[in-house]
Amino acid sequence: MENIRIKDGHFIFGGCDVVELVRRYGTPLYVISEEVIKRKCSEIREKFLCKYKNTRAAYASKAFLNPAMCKIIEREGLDLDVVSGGELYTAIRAEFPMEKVFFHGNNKTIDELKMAIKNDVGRIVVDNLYEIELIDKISKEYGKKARLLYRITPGVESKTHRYISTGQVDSKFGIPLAGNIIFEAVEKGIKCENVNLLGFHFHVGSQLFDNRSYLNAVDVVTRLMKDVKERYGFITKELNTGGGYGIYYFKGDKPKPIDYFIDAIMDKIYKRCSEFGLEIPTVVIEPGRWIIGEAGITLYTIGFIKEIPGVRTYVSIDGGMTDNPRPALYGAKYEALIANKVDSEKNKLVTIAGKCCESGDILIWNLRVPKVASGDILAVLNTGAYNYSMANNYNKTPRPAVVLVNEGKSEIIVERETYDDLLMRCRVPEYLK
Ligand SMILES: Cc1ncc(COP(=O)(O)O)c(C=O)c1O
Ligand SMILES: N[C@@H](CCCC[NH3+])C(=O)O
Repeated sequence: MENIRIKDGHFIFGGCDVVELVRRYGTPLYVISEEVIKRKCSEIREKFLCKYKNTRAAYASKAFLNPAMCKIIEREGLDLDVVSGGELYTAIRAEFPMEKVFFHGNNKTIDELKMAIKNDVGRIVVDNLYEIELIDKISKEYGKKARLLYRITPGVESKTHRYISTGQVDSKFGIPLAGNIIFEAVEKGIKCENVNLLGFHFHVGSQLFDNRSYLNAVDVVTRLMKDVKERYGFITKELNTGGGYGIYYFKGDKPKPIDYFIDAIMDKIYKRCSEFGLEIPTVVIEPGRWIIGEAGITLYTIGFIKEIPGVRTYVSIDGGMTDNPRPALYGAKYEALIANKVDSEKNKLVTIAGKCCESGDILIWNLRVPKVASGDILAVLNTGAYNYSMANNYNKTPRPAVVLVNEGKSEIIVERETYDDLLMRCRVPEYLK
Protein backbone atom coordinates (compact mmCIF):
# COMPACT_ATOMS: atom_id res chain seq x y z
CA MET A 1 0.00 0.00 0.00
CA GLU A 2 1.53 3.26 -1.12
CA ASN A 3 0.56 5.29 1.96
CA ILE A 4 2.51 3.08 4.37
CA ARG A 5 5.84 4.39 5.68
CA ILE A 6 7.79 2.85 8.57
CA LYS A 7 10.28 4.46 10.97
CA ASP A 8 11.81 2.76 14.02
CA GLY A 9 9.18 0.04 13.82
CA HIS A 10 6.38 2.63 13.89
CA PHE A 11 3.78 3.28 11.22
CA ILE A 12 4.13 6.75 9.70
CA PHE A 13 1.01 8.21 8.07
CA GLY A 14 0.80 11.68 6.52
CA GLY A 15 4.33 12.23 7.79
CA CYS A 16 3.19 11.61 11.39
CA ASP A 17 4.26 8.79 13.68
CA VAL A 18 0.88 7.30 14.56
CA VAL A 19 2.12 6.24 18.01
CA GLU A 20 2.69 9.94 18.71
CA LEU A 21 -0.78 10.76 17.39
CA VAL A 22 -2.25 8.25 19.84
CA ARG A 23 -0.25 9.73 22.70
CA ARG A 24 -1.58 13.18 21.80
CA TYR A 25 -5.18 12.52 20.83
CA GLY A 26 -6.09 9.13 22.33
CA THR A 27 -7.99 6.26 20.71
CA PRO A 28 -10.09 5.32 18.87
CA LEU A 29 -8.92 7.92 16.41
CA TYR A 30 -9.73 8.60 12.78
CA VAL A 31 -6.71 9.96 10.93
CA ILE A 32 -7.18 11.59 7.53
CA SER A 33 -4.35 12.43 5.16
CA GLU A 34 -4.86 15.72 3.37
CA GLU A 35 -2.14 14.80 0.92
CA VAL A 36 -4.04 11.71 -0.26
CA ILE A 37 -7.26 13.69 -0.75
CA LYS A 38 -5.38 16.33 -2.75
CA ARG A 39 -3.67 13.68 -4.85
CA LYS A 40 -7.04 12.11 -5.68
CA CYS A 41 -8.60 15.47 -6.58
CA SER A 42 -5.64 16.36 -8.74
CA GLU A 43 -6.02 13.05 -10.58
CA ILE A 44 -9.67 13.90 -11.22
CA ARG A 45 -8.69 17.31 -12.58
CA GLU A 46 -6.03 15.83 -14.83
CA LYS A 47 -7.92 12.79 -16.09
CA PHE A 48 -11.41 14.24 -16.30
CA LEU A 49 -11.92 17.98 -15.82
CA CYS A 50 -8.95 19.10 -17.92
CA LYS A 51 -9.07 16.23 -20.37
CA TYR A 52 -12.73 16.61 -21.35
CA LYS A 53 -14.62 19.84 -22.05
CA ASN A 54 -17.82 20.69 -20.18
CA THR A 55 -17.33 18.41 -17.23
CA ARG A 56 -17.89 18.71 -13.50
CA ALA A 57 -16.81 16.51 -10.60
CA ALA A 58 -18.73 16.49 -7.34
CA TYR A 59 -17.37 14.86 -4.19
CA ALA A 60 -20.09 12.59 -2.69
CA SER A 61 -19.95 13.91 0.83
CA LYS A 62 -21.91 11.03 2.41
CA ALA A 63 -18.55 9.21 2.42
CA PHE A 64 -17.01 11.71 4.89
CA LEU A 65 -18.17 15.23 5.66
CA ASN A 66 -17.37 18.01 8.09
CA PRO A 67 -16.57 21.71 7.59
CA ALA A 68 -12.82 21.09 7.12
CA MET A 69 -13.55 18.57 4.36
CA CYS A 70 -15.83 21.13 2.66
CA LYS A 71 -12.94 23.61 2.69
CA ILE A 72 -10.52 21.07 1.16
CA ILE A 73 -12.99 20.15 -1.56
CA GLU A 74 -13.67 23.80 -2.35
CA ARG A 75 -9.94 24.55 -2.60
CA GLU A 76 -9.46 21.55 -4.87
CA GLY A 77 -12.06 22.97 -7.24
CA LEU A 78 -14.60 20.18 -6.94
CA ASP A 79 -18.37 20.42 -6.52
CA LEU A 80 -20.24 18.78 -3.64
CA ASP A 81 -22.98 16.13 -3.56
CA VAL A 82 -25.16 16.21 -0.43
CA VAL A 83 -27.99 13.83 0.37
CA SER A 84 -29.67 15.23 3.47
CA GLY A 85 -30.56 18.40 5.30
CA GLY A 86 -27.63 17.75 7.65
CA GLU A 87 -25.10 17.47 4.85
CA LEU A 88 -26.57 20.53 3.15
CA TYR A 89 -26.44 22.47 6.41
CA THR A 90 -22.78 21.48 6.89
CA ALA A 91 -22.00 22.85 3.42
CA ILE A 92 -23.90 26.07 4.16
CA ARG A 93 -22.11 26.57 7.49
CA ALA A 94 -18.75 25.91 5.80
CA GLU A 95 -19.70 28.58 3.24
CA PHE A 96 -19.32 26.13 0.39
CA PRO A 97 -20.47 27.87 -2.83
CA MET A 98 -24.11 26.81 -3.11
CA GLU A 99 -24.18 26.89 -6.91
CA LYS A 100 -21.69 23.99 -6.79
CA VAL A 101 -23.90 21.75 -4.66
CA PHE A 102 -25.99 18.82 -5.94
CA PHE A 103 -28.80 17.96 -3.56
CA HIS A 104 -29.87 14.30 -3.64
CA GLY A 105 -32.25 12.14 -1.65
CA ASN A 106 -35.02 9.63 -2.29
CA ASN A 107 -37.33 11.23 0.26
CA LYS A 108 -36.39 14.84 0.74
CA THR A 109 -38.58 16.53 3.31
CA ILE A 110 -40.36 19.82 2.73
CA ASP A 111 -38.00 21.53 5.18
CA GLU A 112 -34.96 20.13 3.39
CA LEU A 113 -36.28 21.30 0.02
CA LYS A 114 -37.00 24.72 1.48
CA MET A 115 -33.44 24.98 2.82
CA ALA A 116 -32.05 23.93 -0.57
CA ILE A 117 -34.19 26.32 -2.60
CA LYS A 118 -33.83 29.28 -0.24
CA ASN A 119 -30.06 28.88 -0.40
CA ASP A 120 -30.00 28.60 -4.22
CA VAL A 121 -28.53 25.11 -4.29
CA GLY A 122 -26.94 24.38 -7.68
CA ARG A 123 -28.96 21.29 -8.61
CA ILE A 124 -31.76 19.36 -7.01
CA VAL A 125 -31.58 15.75 -8.14
CA VAL A 126 -35.23 14.72 -8.27
CA ASP A 127 -35.93 11.14 -7.29
CA ASN A 128 -39.64 10.82 -7.98
CA LEU A 129 -42.57 12.33 -9.79
CA TYR A 130 -44.19 13.87 -6.72
CA GLU A 131 -41.16 15.94 -5.80
CA ILE A 132 -41.43 18.07 -8.94
CA GLU A 133 -44.65 19.90 -8.07
CA LEU A 134 -43.47 20.40 -4.52
CA ILE A 135 -40.23 21.97 -5.73
CA ASP A 136 -42.18 24.13 -8.17
CA LYS A 137 -44.45 25.34 -5.35
CA ILE A 138 -41.60 26.08 -2.92
CA SER A 139 -39.57 27.81 -5.66
CA LYS A 140 -42.56 30.04 -6.39
CA GLU A 141 -42.91 30.92 -2.69
CA TYR A 142 -39.27 32.01 -2.55
CA GLY A 143 -39.27 33.68 -5.98
CA LYS A 144 -36.64 31.22 -7.26
CA LYS A 145 -36.22 28.88 -10.20
CA ALA A 146 -34.78 25.54 -9.03
CA ARG A 147 -32.41 23.76 -11.42
CA LEU A 148 -33.27 20.07 -11.67
CA LEU A 149 -31.77 16.81 -12.78
CA TYR A 150 -33.95 13.70 -12.83
CA ARG A 151 -32.40 10.60 -11.31
CA ILE A 152 -33.48 7.65 -13.40
CA THR A 153 -33.34 3.98 -12.47
CA PRO A 154 -31.44 2.66 -15.49
CA GLY A 155 -32.38 -0.95 -14.80
CA VAL A 156 -28.83 -2.30 -14.89
CA GLU A 157 -27.21 -4.81 -12.56
CA SER A 158 -23.88 -4.14 -10.81
CA LYS A 159 -21.49 -6.59 -9.20
CA THR A 160 -21.28 -5.41 -5.60
CA HIS A 161 -22.88 -6.00 -2.21
CA ARG A 162 -26.64 -5.91 -2.70
CA TYR A 163 -27.03 -3.16 -0.08
CA ILE A 164 -25.00 -0.77 -2.22
CA SER A 165 -26.30 -1.73 -5.65
CA THR A 166 -28.68 0.98 -6.85
CA GLY A 167 -29.21 0.81 -10.62
CA GLN A 168 -31.35 -2.34 -10.86
CA VAL A 169 -35.05 -2.13 -11.83
CA ASP A 170 -36.17 -3.00 -8.30
CA SER A 171 -34.53 -0.09 -6.49
CA LYS A 172 -35.82 2.52 -4.09
CA PHE A 173 -33.76 5.12 -5.95
CA GLY A 174 -34.75 7.03 -9.05
CA ILE A 175 -37.60 7.38 -11.49
CA PRO A 176 -38.46 4.05 -13.15
CA LEU A 177 -38.25 3.84 -16.92
CA ALA A 178 -41.06 1.33 -17.24
CA GLY A 179 -44.41 2.73 -18.34
CA ASN A 180 -44.91 6.41 -18.84
CA ILE A 181 -43.67 7.83 -15.54
CA ILE A 182 -40.44 9.34 -16.81
CA PHE A 183 -42.24 11.06 -19.70
CA GLU A 184 -44.86 12.40 -17.33
CA ALA A 185 -42.00 13.74 -15.20
CA VAL A 186 -40.29 15.40 -18.17
CA GLU A 187 -43.60 16.98 -19.28
CA LYS A 188 -44.07 18.31 -15.75
CA GLY A 189 -40.53 19.64 -15.66
CA ILE A 190 -41.04 21.48 -18.93
CA LYS A 191 -44.45 22.86 -17.90
CA CYS A 192 -43.69 23.99 -14.34
CA GLU A 193 -42.69 27.63 -14.45
CA ASN A 194 -40.53 27.70 -11.38
CA VAL A 195 -38.15 24.90 -12.25
CA ASN A 196 -35.52 24.52 -14.91
CA LEU A 197 -35.03 20.90 -15.95
CA LEU A 198 -31.44 20.50 -17.13
CA GLY A 199 -31.01 16.78 -17.60
CA PHE A 200 -30.61 13.36 -16.03
CA HIS A 201 -28.69 11.48 -13.38
CA PHE A 202 -27.93 7.84 -12.69
CA HIS A 203 -25.91 6.09 -10.03
CA VAL A 204 -25.48 2.37 -10.56
CA GLY A 205 -23.84 1.35 -7.28
CA SER A 206 -20.82 1.63 -5.03
CA GLN A 207 -17.43 -0.14 -4.69
CA LEU A 208 -17.42 -1.21 -8.36
CA PHE A 209 -14.47 -2.67 -10.24
CA ASP A 210 -16.18 -3.06 -13.59
CA ASN A 211 -17.35 -0.32 -15.96
CA ARG A 212 -20.03 -2.39 -17.69
CA SER A 213 -22.95 -1.21 -15.59
CA TYR A 214 -22.00 2.43 -16.30
CA LEU A 215 -21.85 1.73 -20.02
CA ASN A 216 -25.20 -0.07 -19.93
CA ALA A 217 -26.65 2.89 -18.05
CA VAL A 218 -25.27 5.32 -20.66
CA ASP A 219 -26.99 3.23 -23.35
CA VAL A 220 -30.26 3.55 -21.48
CA VAL A 221 -30.03 7.24 -20.63
CA THR A 222 -28.92 8.35 -24.10
CA ARG A 223 -31.90 6.46 -25.55
CA LEU A 224 -34.07 8.45 -23.14
CA MET A 225 -32.35 11.69 -24.21
CA LYS A 226 -33.19 10.83 -27.81
CA ASP A 227 -36.81 10.00 -26.96
CA VAL A 228 -37.44 13.22 -25.04
CA LYS A 229 -35.82 15.26 -27.78
CA GLU A 230 -38.11 13.67 -30.36
CA ARG A 231 -41.26 13.92 -28.22
CA TYR A 232 -40.81 17.35 -26.62
CA GLY A 233 -37.82 18.94 -28.33
CA PHE A 234 -36.17 18.72 -24.90
CA ILE A 235 -32.38 19.09 -25.07
CA THR A 236 -30.47 17.38 -22.27
CA LYS A 237 -27.89 19.90 -21.11
CA GLU A 238 -26.43 17.89 -18.25
CA LEU A 239 -25.83 14.22 -17.57
CA ASN A 240 -24.65 13.09 -14.14
CA THR A 241 -23.16 9.59 -14.17
CA GLY A 242 -22.90 9.13 -10.39
CA GLY A 243 -20.02 7.70 -8.36
CA GLY A 244 -19.12 4.19 -7.29
CA TYR A 245 -15.49 3.67 -8.33
CA GLY A 246 -14.10 0.94 -6.10
CA ILE A 247 -10.97 1.00 -3.94
CA TYR A 248 -8.68 -1.60 -2.39
CA TYR A 249 -9.64 -2.92 1.05
CA PHE A 250 -8.51 -6.52 1.11
CA LYS A 251 -6.73 -9.11 -0.99
CA GLY A 252 -8.90 -10.05 -3.95
CA ASP A 253 -10.04 -6.45 -4.49
CA LYS A 254 -8.92 -5.32 -7.92
CA PRO A 255 -9.56 -1.60 -8.20
CA LYS A 256 -9.15 -0.02 -11.63
CA PRO A 257 -7.56 3.34 -12.36
CA ILE A 258 -10.12 6.12 -12.57
CA ASP A 259 -9.60 6.62 -16.32
CA TYR A 260 -10.76 3.04 -16.88
CA PHE A 261 -14.20 4.30 -15.84
CA ILE A 262 -14.02 7.87 -17.11
CA ASP A 263 -12.63 7.23 -20.59
CA ALA A 264 -15.09 4.42 -21.23
CA ILE A 265 -18.04 6.50 -20.01
CA MET A 266 -17.01 9.56 -22.05
CA ASP A 267 -16.31 7.50 -25.14
CA LYS A 268 -19.71 5.86 -24.89
CA ILE A 269 -21.51 9.19 -24.34
CA TYR A 270 -19.78 10.74 -27.37
CA LYS A 271 -20.57 7.71 -29.55
CA ARG A 272 -24.22 7.49 -28.57
CA CYS A 273 -24.79 11.24 -28.89
CA SER A 274 -23.29 11.24 -32.34
CA GLU A 275 -25.31 8.17 -33.35
CA PHE A 276 -28.56 9.80 -32.15
CA GLY A 277 -27.74 13.33 -33.32
CA LEU A 278 -27.75 14.69 -29.76
CA GLU A 279 -25.81 17.65 -28.37
CA ILE A 280 -23.06 16.53 -25.97
CA PRO A 281 -24.28 17.43 -22.47
CA THR A 282 -22.12 18.62 -19.60
CA VAL A 283 -20.98 15.39 -17.96
CA VAL A 284 -20.75 15.10 -14.16
CA ILE A 285 -19.11 12.42 -12.02
CA GLU A 286 -19.76 11.98 -8.29
CA PRO A 287 -17.17 9.82 -6.55
CA GLY A 288 -17.06 9.62 -2.76
CA ARG A 289 -15.18 6.52 -1.63
CA TRP A 290 -12.56 6.87 -4.37
CA ILE A 291 -11.55 10.31 -3.07
CA ILE A 292 -11.57 9.71 0.67
CA GLY A 293 -11.36 5.94 1.29
CA GLU A 294 -7.59 5.53 1.08
CA ALA A 295 -7.03 8.86 2.84
CA GLY A 296 -8.13 7.45 6.20
CA ILE A 297 -6.91 5.03 8.85
CA THR A 298 -8.39 4.27 12.27
CA LEU A 299 -6.23 3.76 15.36
CA TYR A 300 -7.26 1.68 18.35
CA THR A 301 -5.65 0.62 21.61
CA ILE A 302 -5.54 -3.10 22.22
CA GLY A 303 -7.13 -4.16 25.50
CA PHE A 304 -7.79 -7.66 26.77
CA ILE A 305 -6.53 -10.64 24.85
CA LYS A 306 -8.46 -13.86 25.22
CA GLU A 307 -7.02 -17.13 24.09
CA ILE A 308 -9.45 -20.02 23.67
CA PRO A 309 -7.08 -22.98 23.48
CA GLY A 310 -7.27 -24.75 20.14
CA VAL A 311 -10.02 -22.40 18.93
CA ARG A 312 -9.09 -18.74 18.53
CA THR A 313 -7.38 -15.73 20.04
CA TYR A 314 -9.60 -12.67 20.46
CA VAL A 315 -7.76 -9.37 20.61
CA SER A 316 -10.11 -6.66 21.89
CA ILE A 317 -9.92 -3.04 20.84
CA ASP A 318 -11.48 0.11 22.30
CA GLY A 319 -13.82 0.64 19.32
CA GLY A 320 -15.56 -1.52 16.73
CA MET A 321 -18.96 -1.44 15.11
CA THR A 322 -19.71 2.01 16.55
CA ASP A 323 -16.89 3.69 14.64
CA ASN A 324 -16.86 1.22 11.73
CA PRO A 325 -20.18 -0.58 11.15
CA ARG A 326 -19.12 -1.85 7.70
CA PRO A 327 -17.90 -5.35 8.74
CA ALA A 328 -21.13 -5.99 10.66
CA LEU A 329 -23.32 -4.45 7.95
CA TYR A 330 -21.74 -5.71 4.73
CA GLY A 331 -19.22 -8.33 5.88
CA ALA A 332 -16.58 -5.80 4.80
CA LYS A 333 -12.95 -6.87 5.18
CA TYR A 334 -10.00 -4.68 6.13
CA GLU A 335 -6.25 -4.92 6.36
CA ALA A 336 -4.60 -3.78 9.57
CA LEU A 337 -1.25 -3.71 11.31
CA ILE A 338 0.19 -3.27 14.77
CA ALA A 339 1.35 0.31 14.42
CA ASN A 340 4.07 0.18 17.09
CA LYS A 341 5.50 -3.16 15.85
CA VAL A 342 5.38 -2.81 12.09
CA ASP A 343 8.79 -4.41 11.59
CA SER A 344 8.19 -7.48 13.76
CA GLU A 345 7.55 -10.88 12.30
CA LYS A 346 3.85 -11.68 11.98
CA ASN A 347 3.59 -15.11 13.51
CA LYS A 348 0.20 -15.09 15.20
CA LEU A 349 -3.32 -15.35 13.87
CA VAL A 350 -5.86 -13.37 15.87
CA THR A 351 -9.40 -12.04 15.59
CA ILE A 352 -10.00 -8.36 16.31
CA ALA A 353 -13.06 -7.96 18.50
CA GLY A 354 -14.92 -4.70 19.03
CA LYS A 355 -16.19 -3.69 22.47
CA CYS A 356 -19.92 -3.60 21.74
CA CYS A 357 -22.27 -6.04 23.37
CA GLU A 358 -22.86 -7.91 20.08
CA SER A 359 -21.30 -11.17 18.90
CA GLY A 360 -21.28 -9.65 15.41
CA ASP A 361 -18.97 -6.86 16.52
CA ILE A 362 -15.84 -8.38 15.00
CA LEU A 363 -13.75 -5.92 13.07
CA ILE A 364 -11.37 -8.41 11.46
CA TRP A 365 -11.40 -12.21 11.42
CA ASN A 366 -8.04 -13.97 11.24
CA LEU A 367 -5.52 -11.18 11.08
CA ARG A 368 -1.84 -12.10 11.00
CA VAL A 369 0.06 -10.04 13.58
CA PRO A 370 3.30 -10.10 15.59
CA LYS A 371 3.10 -11.07 19.27
CA VAL A 372 0.63 -8.50 20.61
CA ALA A 373 0.13 -7.16 24.11
CA SER A 374 -2.41 -4.98 25.79
CA GLY A 375 -1.53 -1.34 25.07
CA ASP A 376 -0.32 -1.99 21.52
CA ILE A 377 -1.87 0.11 18.76
CA LEU A 378 -3.90 -1.34 15.93
CA ALA A 379 -4.12 0.65 12.70
CA VAL A 380 -6.95 -0.35 10.36
CA LEU A 381 -6.26 0.81 6.82
CA ASN A 382 -8.39 2.53 4.18
CA THR A 383 -11.15 3.55 6.56
CA GLY A 384 -11.63 7.08 5.18
CA ALA A 385 -15.00 6.39 3.54
CA TYR A 386 -18.23 5.48 5.32
CA ASN A 387 -16.62 5.01 8.74
CA TYR A 388 -16.75 8.40 10.47
CA SER A 389 -19.89 9.18 8.43
CA MET A 390 -21.66 5.99 9.60
CA ALA A 391 -20.40 6.06 13.19
CA ASN A 392 -23.00 5.76 15.91
CA ASN A 393 -23.41 5.85 19.69
CA TYR A 394 -24.53 2.27 20.33
CA ASN A 395 -23.84 1.17 23.92
CA LYS A 396 -23.56 4.91 24.68
CA THR A 397 -20.18 4.99 23.01
CA PRO A 398 -18.79 8.46 22.27
CA ARG A 399 -17.68 8.94 18.66
CA PRO A 400 -13.91 9.25 18.09
CA ALA A 401 -12.05 12.42 17.15
CA VAL A 402 -10.91 13.06 13.58
CA VAL A 403 -7.38 14.34 13.01
CA LEU A 404 -6.16 15.78 9.73
CA VAL A 405 -2.50 15.06 9.00
CA ASN A 406 -0.26 16.60 6.39
CA GLU A 407 3.52 16.56 6.01
CA GLY A 408 4.13 15.68 9.63
CA LYS A 409 1.61 18.14 11.10
CA SER A 410 -1.65 17.16 12.73
CA GLU A 411 -4.79 19.09 13.58
CA ILE A 412 -8.10 18.06 15.14
CA ILE A 413 -10.97 18.63 12.70
CA VAL A 414 -13.67 16.90 14.75
CA GLU A 415 -13.43 16.72 18.54
CA ARG A 416 -13.95 13.46 20.39
CA GLU A 417 -17.45 13.20 21.85
CA THR A 418 -17.75 13.24 25.63
CA TYR A 419 -20.16 11.38 27.90
CA ASP A 420 -21.88 14.71 28.49
CA ASP A 421 -22.39 15.08 24.73
CA LEU A 422 -24.21 11.75 24.85
CA LEU A 423 -26.62 13.03 27.49
CA MET A 424 -26.94 16.57 26.21
CA ARG A 425 -30.34 16.02 24.62
CA CYS A 426 -31.85 13.72 27.22
CA ARG A 427 -34.59 15.07 29.50
CA VAL A 428 -36.16 13.54 32.62
CA PRO A 429 -39.82 14.45 33.07
CA GLU A 430 -40.48 16.23 36.41
CA TYR A 431 -42.67 13.41 37.77
CA LEU A 432 -39.80 10.90 37.44
CA LYS A 433 -37.34 12.96 39.42
C1 LIG B 1 -26.23 9.42 -5.90
C2 LIG B 1 -24.90 8.98 -5.43
N1 LIG B 1 -23.81 9.57 -5.92
C3 LIG B 1 -22.58 9.22 -5.50
C4 LIG B 1 -22.40 8.23 -4.55
C5 LIG B 1 -21.02 7.93 -4.13
O1 LIG B 1 -20.70 6.62 -4.20
P1 LIG B 1 -19.19 6.17 -3.97
O2 LIG B 1 -18.80 6.60 -2.61
O3 LIG B 1 -19.25 4.72 -4.12
O4 LIG B 1 -18.38 6.85 -5.02
C6 LIG B 1 -23.52 7.58 -4.03
C7 LIG B 1 -23.38 6.45 -3.07
O5 LIG B 1 -23.37 5.30 -3.47
C8 LIG B 1 -24.80 7.97 -4.47
O6 LIG B 1 -25.89 7.39 -3.98
N1 LIG C 1 -22.27 2.92 3.10
C1 LIG C 1 -21.82 2.15 1.96
C2 LIG C 1 -21.82 2.96 0.71
C3 LIG C 1 -23.13 3.58 0.43
C4 LIG C 1 -23.10 4.35 -0.79
C5 LIG C 1 -24.22 5.33 -0.85
N2 LIG C 1 -25.25 4.99 -1.79
C6 LIG C 1 -20.47 1.53 2.26
O1 LIG C 1 -19.98 1.71 3.33
O2 LIG C 1 -19.92 0.84 1.45
